[in-house]
Amino acid sequence: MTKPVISLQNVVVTVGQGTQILKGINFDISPGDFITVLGTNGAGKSTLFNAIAGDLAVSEGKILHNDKDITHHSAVERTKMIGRVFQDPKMGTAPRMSVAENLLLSEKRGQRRTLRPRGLSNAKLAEYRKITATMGNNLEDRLQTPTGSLSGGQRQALSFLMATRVKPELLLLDEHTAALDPKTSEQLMHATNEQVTGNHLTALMITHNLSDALKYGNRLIVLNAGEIILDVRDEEKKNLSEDKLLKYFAI
Ligand SMILES: Nc1ncnc2c1ncn2[C@@H]1O[C@H](COP(=O)(O)OP(=O)(O)OP(=O)(O)O)[C@@H](O)[C@H]1O
Repeated sequence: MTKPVISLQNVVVTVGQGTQILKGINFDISPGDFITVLGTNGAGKSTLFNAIAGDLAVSEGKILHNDKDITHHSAVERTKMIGRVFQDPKMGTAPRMSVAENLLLSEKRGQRRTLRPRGLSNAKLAEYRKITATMGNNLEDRLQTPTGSLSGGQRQALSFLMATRVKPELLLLDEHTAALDPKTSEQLMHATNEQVTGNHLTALMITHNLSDALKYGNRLIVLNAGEIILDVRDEEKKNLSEDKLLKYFAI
């Protein structure tokens, strides 16, 4: 069996007066896994991402990265290996900087971020035109536009490109299409799938869209009240249906 990229061993996250919001999670993420993450509101999905990313301290258990214990590594240390896209289009990009400047900045993930405008050579701009064109929403025509004046869909597409510009060892997609209209959401989902599968990325994607959760990825998990209550992959995942999945929401 391939070694996991990330391994959660009995991970407990406690808040306030001892309320457990993750209750002893055991979860191995294998290289190349594209895992869709489902669960009711408050089930602990974002908390799981926060624990992996180091944004929330783990009260019990361990998190290993390639067998190395990173439980107490800071979020900043973990940015070297983790790319993350949030639901809010405003979260991932610097609004006053242009699309091209944001992309240039994203190439320095995990390093000190100083931006030299000279870094934006014609060759770089041509490269950015090419990669933005893969998102299918005319982002390639807005390279010099301040990010703050892009549409939500263009801004999310840019956040996605920034999170994957330096290949992350783990990509965390936290409902990254949820704030978009149905057509734009579908377009970004399609582009996401192309990039994740085409570049063999290892990714976790939180979604409330059952159809997307079934359609995309090789593995699916359901969280309920801080526990993983379903974890299926490959054939078993293909045999699931929305009806079967809904039963896990009635628990
Ligand atoms: N820092 C915190 N302090 C206190 N409670 C928290 C904290 N973070 C999360 N919680 C609580 O933990 C529970 C799980 O929250 P979480 O955001 O992980 O759920 P979720 O599954 O992502 O939900 P949603 O689908 O609504 O985004 C919720 O009851 C939430 O209020």
